[in-house]
Amino acid sequence: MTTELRVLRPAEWASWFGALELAFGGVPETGAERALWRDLTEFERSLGVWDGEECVGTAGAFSFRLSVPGGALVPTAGVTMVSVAATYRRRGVLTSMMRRQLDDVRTWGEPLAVLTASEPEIYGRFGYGLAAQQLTARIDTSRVRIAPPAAPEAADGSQEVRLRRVKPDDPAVREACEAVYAAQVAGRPGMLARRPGWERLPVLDGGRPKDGASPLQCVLAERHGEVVGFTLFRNKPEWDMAGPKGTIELGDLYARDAAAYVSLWRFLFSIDLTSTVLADNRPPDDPFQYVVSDVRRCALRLRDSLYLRPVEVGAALEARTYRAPVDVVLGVEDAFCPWNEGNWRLSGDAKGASCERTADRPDLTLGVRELAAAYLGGTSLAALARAGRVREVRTGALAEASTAFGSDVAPWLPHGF
Ligand SMILES: CC(=O)SCCNC(=O)CCNC(=O)[C@H](O)C(C)(C)COP(=O)(O)OP(=O)(O)OC[C@H]1O[C@@H](n2cnc3c(N)ncnc32)[C@H](O)[C@@H]1OP(=O)(O)O
Repeated sequence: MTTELRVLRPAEWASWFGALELAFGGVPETGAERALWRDLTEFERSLGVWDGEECVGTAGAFSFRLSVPGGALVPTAGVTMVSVAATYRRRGVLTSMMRRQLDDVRTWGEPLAVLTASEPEIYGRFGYGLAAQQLTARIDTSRVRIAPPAAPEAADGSQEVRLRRVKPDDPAVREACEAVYAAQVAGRPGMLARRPGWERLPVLDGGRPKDGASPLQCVLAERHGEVVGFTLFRNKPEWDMAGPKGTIELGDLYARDAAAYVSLWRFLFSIDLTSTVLADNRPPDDPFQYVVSDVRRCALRLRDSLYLRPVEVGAALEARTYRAPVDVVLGVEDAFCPWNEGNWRLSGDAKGASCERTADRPDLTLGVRELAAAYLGGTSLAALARAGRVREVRTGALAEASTAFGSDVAPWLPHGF
């Protein structure tokens, strides 16, 4: 096979993106979607594999900043648009792109890479571990009520929240919604600080058929004229012999405080002629679970979401803080990025951390995938040890590290990329 792997040139984008669409089944994106993805493509960070004129492999790496425990926003490669032509599969094209990409990410000085996987089995071999899950819910709103024990108060003591329907793509609305989103980022590991342009993603309509659902609708929660929350959703009307049974398909819902948050959920539950709220990507610890009258009829389910890879173990572990004081030597195995292999002394607490190479014996040994899984606090090292994936060498080290790596707020990635 005579193929060439090279950095994407702007003139090649249409063939490159076309190859990606074909690898994902051949349904072309709409014009608006294509335009957005072209605008967002970072050419110098994208790779193509070419056989003559034919593009047979694609991979990109957005320059994100990822929120980690403690609130730091860490430069992170957002691995995306990975594909190999169906006629070139299982010949190592993906492996060659992952090799080049991780070497590049290291050169760019970004300690982390993240992705969402079309299939969970693909990326473990390259050192990616499951770092965050997403909660899905199908809520029977004909039976379930929002029933907070008491009306929550806002920080200023007032309770009044006014809901206002607005046009989702109005620039002033987008700006206000982005500000609400941005205020959440540091407080939840796994969220991405969006670069300019990404605010178009949640409202991208694209002209694609909605399977009977309405165009995107937006409702703001305001207090004293200030936007304190918003929701984006579609309404899919449906009727049968018994009457109306429409579905609210929830896109986004963010709020700055509990009063606004509860008001928005209450609104979604109360829309006439609907009896279901469908939410396919909520944080695993989304508080709506704690204000519903019947959690069983919410049909909650977890699924894999964000995969993470520590590209530079030392820098990655220093970038976050730790819930409790920790001083352990981690023996890290990393066959794909051997510069991470070896023993690292991690000393840290809630204020900060240092992580340096050491000649000391390890207290815990683990693969880089396990470190990845624990990194954002979404998977406990103790649970991984019970699965045989982390080994304790010094008694007590596992409990110490497992407590320290935990996060009070579940990591969550709000949207794909
Ligand atoms: C972040 C994202 O963009 S996720 C999107 C990923 N892309 C897709 O799913 C689009 C459709 N699929 C494809 O384009 C391709 O099948 C890819 C990209 C998943 C794999 O590309 P290939 O060039 O065939 O992979 P490559 O030959 O390098 O395989 C490397 C190893 O991964 C394994 N592998 C590759 N794809 C898969 C898969 N889908 N499931 C399980 N194992 C896989 C191979 O068997 C091989 O294993 P080995 O090292 O034990 O021999």
